[in-house]
Amino acid sequence: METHTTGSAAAPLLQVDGITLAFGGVKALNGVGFAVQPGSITAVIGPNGAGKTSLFNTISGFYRPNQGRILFEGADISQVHAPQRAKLGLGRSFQNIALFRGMTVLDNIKLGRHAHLKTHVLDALFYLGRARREEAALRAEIEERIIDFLEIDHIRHAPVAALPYGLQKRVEMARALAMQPKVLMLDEPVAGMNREETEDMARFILDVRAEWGVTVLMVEHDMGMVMDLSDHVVVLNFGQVIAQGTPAQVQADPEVIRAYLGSGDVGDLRQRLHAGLQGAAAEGS
Ligand SMILES: Nc1ncnc2c1ncn2[C@@H]1O[C@H](COP(=O)(O)OP(=O)(O)OP(=O)(O)O)[C@@H](O)[C@H]1O
Repeated sequence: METHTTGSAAAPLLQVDGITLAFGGVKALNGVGFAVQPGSITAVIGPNGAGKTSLFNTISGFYRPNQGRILFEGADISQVHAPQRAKLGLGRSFQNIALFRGMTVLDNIKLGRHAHLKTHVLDALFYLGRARREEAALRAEIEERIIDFLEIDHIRHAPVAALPYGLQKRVEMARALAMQPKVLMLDEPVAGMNREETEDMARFILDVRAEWGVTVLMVEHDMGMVMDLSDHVVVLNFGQVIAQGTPAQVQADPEVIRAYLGSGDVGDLRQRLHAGLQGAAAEGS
């Protein structure tokens, strides 16, 4: 798969700056910092319990950090609530699929748009007639583009609960895209998928960036996919960034190898890591 490089001179679209998050005495995140460049695919990896989900929840605004800031398009959004962050352009999927299982695929996608609906009373009063029809038409057009793009036309009227897991994950991505995010945050997009489903999802992630110009930030355990797709990889262990850089840089980093495989001879560990990074992730957890 082709790797896309981004200019290092561009201002970051998203910046995580010195984030510390504690649950009681446990520091889930400890001084975490990294930047997401516009147009990049950035992956956060790390053994189980490293802090990846806590980090995603902090960026989305579900958790308030004890220290540090989140900057989006240069503005400090640390005090902005989760729904407003979604409106600003931080769209996300969840590790455990968070769809309305009894509803159809299309209805789930339509709900993704609710972050953009006008809910203020005054807005609603003036939000009549032509403007309303135009927005409804525009929304329908976007939904159709997403359905077409993710190849889910044939299941648009199917209840989500009736779909195989891989397709449910695709519907979740569709719903996140319906929010027209600038950064699409994917929490373990290929977890539980078979090889074919994983390859499909990898292709969609690349196409989302290429065709929709969406920046991608993902948490993922599948190392093969992370290394194939990502421009920038951030490695967490025990709540701290232990390495970051290109896939080649982090794969060669002794700290990363130790985090995944435990202590031992780095040369030997590196060989094992290259032989089966994905198995190593499970082993290291
Ligand atoms: N709500 C919570 N309350 C208390 N401790 C928590 C909470 N959420 C996470 N933790 C702790 O914070 C640390 C980081 O957990 P987190 O779920 O962020 O890791 P992770 O890298 O996402 O793990 P996994 O790969 O298993 O999803 C762990 O020690 C975990 O036990």
